[in-house]
Amino acid sequence: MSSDWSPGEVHETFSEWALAQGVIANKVRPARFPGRGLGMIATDTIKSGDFVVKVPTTTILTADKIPSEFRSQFPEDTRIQAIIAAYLTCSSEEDLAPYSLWFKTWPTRQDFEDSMPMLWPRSLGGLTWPDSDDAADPAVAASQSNFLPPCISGLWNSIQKGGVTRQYETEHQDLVQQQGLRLGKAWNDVVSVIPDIDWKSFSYHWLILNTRSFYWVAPDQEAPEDRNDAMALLPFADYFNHSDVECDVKFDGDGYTLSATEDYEAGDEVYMSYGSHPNDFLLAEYGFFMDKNDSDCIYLDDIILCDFPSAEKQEELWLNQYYGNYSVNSEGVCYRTEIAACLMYMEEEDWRNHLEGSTEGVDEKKSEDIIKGWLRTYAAEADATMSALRKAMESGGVPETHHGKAEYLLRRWKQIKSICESASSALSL
Ligand SMILES: C[S@@+](CC[C@H](N)C(=O)[O-])C[C@H]1O[C@@H](n2cnc3c(N)ncnc32)[C@H](O)[C@@H]1O
Repeated sequence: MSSDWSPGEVHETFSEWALAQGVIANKVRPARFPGRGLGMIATDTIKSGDFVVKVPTTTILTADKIPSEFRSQFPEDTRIQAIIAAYLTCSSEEDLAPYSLWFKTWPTRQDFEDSMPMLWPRSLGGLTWPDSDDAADPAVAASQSNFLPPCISGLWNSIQKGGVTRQYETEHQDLVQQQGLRLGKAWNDVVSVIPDIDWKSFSYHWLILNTRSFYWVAPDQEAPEDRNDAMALLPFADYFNHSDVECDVKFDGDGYTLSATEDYEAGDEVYMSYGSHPNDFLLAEYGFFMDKNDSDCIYLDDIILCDFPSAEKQEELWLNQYYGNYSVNSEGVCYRTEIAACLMYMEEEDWRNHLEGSTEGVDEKKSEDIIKGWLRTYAAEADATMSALRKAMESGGVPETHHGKAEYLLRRWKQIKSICESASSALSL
C-alpha cells in the first residue's frame, strides 16, 4: 500500500479493536482517498458476491443499546436519530468508553461545516441555527441570490416560482428545508428534556447518524413506519464510501454481511451504495457529489407548474396522477414530463384518451419544443446563478474562507447545465 493511503495510527488502532470485537474484514482495510476522506481499499482480488465485511450485532450501536431510562424521557414522537444523538452528546465518558476508539475515527464537526450545505453560511444558502453568526449580517440580507441548486434550496434566481395548485410529495426536492425541519424538531425535542444540551455537539452527532447509519430492524421488532427510525451505527463498516454500484447489505439477528457487487483488484477502492441518489441529494445529505452518477437527475416541477396554462389543466394532471416529480437526466426527460408537455396544448379529452393509448391530438414537434423550452429555462438558471456566484466571490459577498464551497457549487451548476443540454439533444434524436 502506498504510504499516502495509510489511514494513520488512530484508524489502525481502531481496526485492531474492531477485529478483536468480532468484526471480520475479508480482503479490505481502511485507507485514505483524496477528496473522500477514509474509505475501504481491496488488499487482494475480490469477486462480485464475495463478502467483504461482517459486523456482529454485539458491536453495533442502536437505540436498543441505550438505557431505557434515558430513552423514555423524550416526547413520544421524538425520532430515534435525535435520541441516539442526544445519548452520544450527553452520556458520561464512562458510558461511552466501549466506543471511544471508534469515535476517534469519525469526521470532525469542521468537516461537516465544510461539506454539508445545511451548515454553510447563509450567504451560500445555509440555514440559520442556534450558533449562526451571520443571521443579522447586512451583506447576507442584501443578497438577492440563492446559490444552492433548486433541488436543494427549493429556490430560483431567474424564474418566479408559483402557480402550484396542489400539495404533493416531492422526490429529492427542497432538500435543505426538509433537513432543517428534521434537525429543528430533533433539537426542540431534546432541549425540552435536556435544556443545557450543547448545540454543536448534538448537531454533530445528528449528522454522524445522517451520514453513517445503516438500516436496522431488530429480529423481534416490526419495521417502523418511517425508515429513518430504523438506524444503526456499524463500527468499521462505516468506512465504505458511496458509488453507484449495486447494494448488497444483509442483516439478521447475528449481524450484518456486506458483500461486493463488482470485481475489484488489489489497490482498488471498494464501494457500497447508499441508494440510487441524484447528486443534489448526495450533496445535501452526505456533503459530496460525484463526477459520474448514473442516478443523477434534476427536477422541472417549478418550471412546468408555473408555465401551465390554467388551473383546470393542472387539476387534470392531479386527477390523473401526473402532478409533479418531473425528472430529467442526461439521456432525456421522464415519461411524466412528456405527458405534462402534451397537456400544455392538447384538449383535455384527447389528453385523457392519450393516457389510454390514443395518439389523437398528439403533436410530437410541439411537445419537443415545449420540453426544450423548459430545459432552456433551467439552463438559463444555471447561467444566471453561476454568474451571480462568481460576482459574489469577487465582491466579497461570499467571503474568501468559503470560496472552496462556492467552487464546489459552480462545479455542480456546470453539471446541471450539461444535463439540460444533453437531455435537449436527446429529444432531437
Ligand atoms: C459512511 S461515511 C464513509 C467514510 C468517510 N469517507 C470517512 O472519511 O469517514 C460517509 C461520508 O463519506 C464521504 N463520502 C462517501 N462517498 C463519497 C464519495 N464517493 N466521494 C466523496 N466523498 C464520499 C462523505 O463525506 C459522506 O458523508
